[in-house]
Amino acid sequence: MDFYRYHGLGNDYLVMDPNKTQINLTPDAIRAICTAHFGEGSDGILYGPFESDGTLTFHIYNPDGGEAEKSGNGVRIFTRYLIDAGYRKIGEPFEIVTKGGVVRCLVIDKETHLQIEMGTATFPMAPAIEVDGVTYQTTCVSMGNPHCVIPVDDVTAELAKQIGPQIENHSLFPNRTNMQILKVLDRQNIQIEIWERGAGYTLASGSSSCAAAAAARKLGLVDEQVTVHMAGGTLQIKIGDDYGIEMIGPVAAVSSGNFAEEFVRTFDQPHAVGYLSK
Ligand SMILES: N[C@@H](CCC[C@H](N)C(=O)O)C(=O)O
Repeated sequence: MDFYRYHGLGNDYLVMDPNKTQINLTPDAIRAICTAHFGEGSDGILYGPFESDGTLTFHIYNPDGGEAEKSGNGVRIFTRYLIDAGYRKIGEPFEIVTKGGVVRCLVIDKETHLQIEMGTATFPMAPAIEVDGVTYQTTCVSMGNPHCVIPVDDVTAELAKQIGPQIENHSLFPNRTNMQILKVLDRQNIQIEIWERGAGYTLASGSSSCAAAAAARKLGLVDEQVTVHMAGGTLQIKIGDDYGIEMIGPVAAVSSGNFAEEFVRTFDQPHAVGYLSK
């Protein structure tokens, strides 16, 4: 098979395994594949596994053709693929090296309970940022990939879509950023809407959940265990005293398939079919 489709709470990825497909994943090819209507459509591509000297790694590609350092749903989905494809076993912990650091994975139930130690959250800055005449107080968080968390009174998809592109591309973030608008519901529950770097509005994001929970903890607004409510569903996040973050959530398998030869031929003609990031 050329691809295996999974989603984590509506954040959907295609897993492509270099041991099973020979497609050259150029940025144009990634944009073509991820573009809805013209291609398969997805929130990104997970390309791997690559294993040497006991190190297991994979690539996380955004729909705009760029590569992300880390992804929470991406790690859970890739972990599920490793189980499904027989590379790893349920109940046996293992490590994956991402460009954003090492993550530790344990599958208790491959559909409902994938447990990931996501690394330590750090807080590089907390600038006030003006968008459309409104000044937002932010807490920036690195989970290995960059996040900008913004507490607001009303968490809506409309607001995320309105300010997300401007925050993503703000001059404070030369490498661009993911953005979350955040409402603390109580000390164990937060609600977020997400604008992802290189992907746009998504229904859920694992690293965004970790970043938002870490920011809320840093602000003294939540306890150690937090349920993150998103448009696509909920994730359980544990924030240690040292801001080491653990995430527990589900993964659903959807389909697998092969790309048509005529579609693969269009990867060299990016202007032929309007490959735009959504
Ligand atoms: N959906 C992911 C995040 C994917 C990477 C992100 N767009 C980035 O560029 O950092 C998640 O679940 O964490």
